[in-house]
Amino acid sequence: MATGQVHSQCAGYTLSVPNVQSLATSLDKSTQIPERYVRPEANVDPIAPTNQIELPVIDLAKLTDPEFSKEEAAKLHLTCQEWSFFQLLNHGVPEELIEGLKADTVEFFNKPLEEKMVYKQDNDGTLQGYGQAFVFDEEQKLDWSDLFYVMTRPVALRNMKFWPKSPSTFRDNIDRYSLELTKVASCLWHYIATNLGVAAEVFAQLFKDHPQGMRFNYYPPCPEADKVIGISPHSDGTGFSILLQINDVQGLQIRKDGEWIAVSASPNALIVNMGDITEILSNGIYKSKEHRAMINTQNPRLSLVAFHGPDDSLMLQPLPEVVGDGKLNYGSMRYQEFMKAAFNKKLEGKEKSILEKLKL
Ligand SMILES: O=C(O)CCC(=O)C(=O)O
Ligand SMILES: [Fe+2]
Repeated sequence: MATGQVHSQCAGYTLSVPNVQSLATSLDKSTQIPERYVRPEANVDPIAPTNQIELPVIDLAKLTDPEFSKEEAAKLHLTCQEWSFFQLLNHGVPEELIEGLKADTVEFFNKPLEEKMVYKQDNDGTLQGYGQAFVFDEEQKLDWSDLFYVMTRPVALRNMKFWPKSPSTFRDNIDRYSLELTKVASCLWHYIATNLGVAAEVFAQLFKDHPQGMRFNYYPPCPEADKVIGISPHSDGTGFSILLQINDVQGLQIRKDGEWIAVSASPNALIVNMGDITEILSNGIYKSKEHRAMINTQNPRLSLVAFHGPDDSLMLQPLPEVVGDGKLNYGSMRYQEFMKAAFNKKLEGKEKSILEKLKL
């Protein structure tokens, strides 16, 4: 299923379920975890040591340096084709800002439950606030995580009632980070467009105003970590997503050539992954890879994912410049409809993801 909604109109509703951080705290080593969190598939394919890898590196400073740009852009193209995930180094986001945001995020999740619940999701259809995502029916298996989601751009769409007042620097750091990521995103779109043989202005126009939402994920440790899943397998319904590992505990896995691989990145790297929208626009040259987050027995893991999407009104379809005289691999659909369908998938009991359905 696709996640990663960035716009107010892409309604998604979720049933309220227990807070996982509190649940984890209440468990001791001898108590069994509730049945709804037990996922038989979690440990079907244990990750072999050979399937633990450091993600390929793209260096943004090289990408923008005339001396190295061509070579690094070629590497970006190959990495997007083969991996769809990479770690971005020398991204230009100030270290002091990243450290501040990390500290604020940890402090926020460490607050007592009542304080976090001031910002709880209120099912206004935007999925903003503190809670758990994408629970559509009482039988559904649950992820071992809590989240906090806010829309950050365009600025006019922010709903400040969901923005925590404490820690005192949190709002400002989210705002600054949001702006910094628009610079990173503009730069990446430029090279992605060029690599696909599309004028940079086309992508700049598709992603203008940088619709952006931020999802803070909190994965508590679990005494039976091999029975639970932090975030179920999904692809992101975005142009691309930019992930920051808040506390350097690894847990991200991606499915490559049918096999799950545990991936890691260096501490202040940004992990970028291509989303469903880029897969469609690129006519499948860049795939939106399935990924999931796993849990360990010892440490909480925290991550922050910034979803970068297009405007709601965009008609999603492969770009003519990419398709040329070749075969069209995807049908067309308005982005807003695409996201609605992605969110309603479980409700309607559809088997295939909406991205699969669009494939011709
Ligand atoms: O926390 C992670 O490593 C993955 C999070 C993710 O995939 C998401 O929030 O869409
Ligand atoms: Fe994701």
